[in-house]
Amino acid sequence: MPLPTIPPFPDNVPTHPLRIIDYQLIKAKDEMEMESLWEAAKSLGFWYLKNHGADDEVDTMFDFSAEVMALPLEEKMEFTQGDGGNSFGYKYIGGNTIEASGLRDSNEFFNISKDDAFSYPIVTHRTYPALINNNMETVVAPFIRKSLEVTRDLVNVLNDKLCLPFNELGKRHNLNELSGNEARLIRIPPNLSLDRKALGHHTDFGSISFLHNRLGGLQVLPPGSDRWQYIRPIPGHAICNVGDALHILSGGILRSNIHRVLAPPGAQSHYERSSVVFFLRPGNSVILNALTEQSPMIKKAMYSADSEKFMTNTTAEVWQARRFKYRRAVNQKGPETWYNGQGTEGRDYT
Ligand SMILES: O=C(O)CCC(=O)C(=O)O
Ligand SMILES: [Fe+2]
Repeated sequence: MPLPTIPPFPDNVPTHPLRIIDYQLIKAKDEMEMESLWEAAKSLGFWYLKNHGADDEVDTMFDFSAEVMALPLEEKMEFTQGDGGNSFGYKYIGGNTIEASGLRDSNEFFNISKDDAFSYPIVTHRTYPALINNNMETVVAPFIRKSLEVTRDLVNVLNDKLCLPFNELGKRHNLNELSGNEARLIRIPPNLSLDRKALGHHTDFGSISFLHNRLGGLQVLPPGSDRWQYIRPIPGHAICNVGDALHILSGGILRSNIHRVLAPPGAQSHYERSSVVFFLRPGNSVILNALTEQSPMIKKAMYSADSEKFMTNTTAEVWQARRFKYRRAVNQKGPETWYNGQGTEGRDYT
């Protein structure tokens, strides 16, 4: 389907530049490119990824997302995530809180588990609407397969840069183990007020996020700054970022940076905003502790770190369930519920 003509991202809003990493060079083990990825992952924890080879799968997912979101609300509501900390399924608008005050989000999303996509028609975690089932093998699984290839290659580079033994991070992302790996389709309705936080500030739960944006709205709060800055969408460039799991496993060397999504800026605000993401997350049983015994570099980083923060003694599964559960609006009893759902942000923001 041809892309709708959308107004350009405005030039008069604060943006944050990102390094551009060329995936083909990463695959070719180009030293300079691997070094650039390493720098990006340590400094802001966000970078653009070009030549990722997933354009066709991503375009198909955008078309598919429009169809999924157009399903009647009653049908989507039959497949909600529930309130117990499960990630897979539908989140309705206002389903989550975005601040300690209890303010609600303004986006809807559908999370589709990699395990369910790959085992289809066998149900591993949960069921989905017929429209998703009918596209599981032709649309969802191919996108997830490509995304896994890309994100796992990035993880392997970071593994070596962290002086970890061969495949130490790779084995924590074993595809034969059940995990929180998922594709997410997000929709933000048009004409939200421009300062409206559609998706509240957060760090991602897992290892690497592989995000595809067409409209603006994503913002990062750069380290040491109190000024939110937009990430400008660039056609064909994915936005990748490090999540909590890699931040913890690396003893804080890799950065899981806080980000949020506002209504698209400028004339783009009149358009519905869709995004497509794949979240690479560790296997469910992986303990989120810094890998101090496996890497002298991580051990050294821990001397100066608040080491308790990097020894959670919690599995990836429990970490993720906690974060989801305490963001659910129906579970909010007060500001403490919000704080119980915090990740590795370190400080609070509004
Ligand atoms: O839609 C976006 O641009 C970002 C979404 C995001 O941060 C998330 O789903 O974790
Ligand atoms: Fe995110």
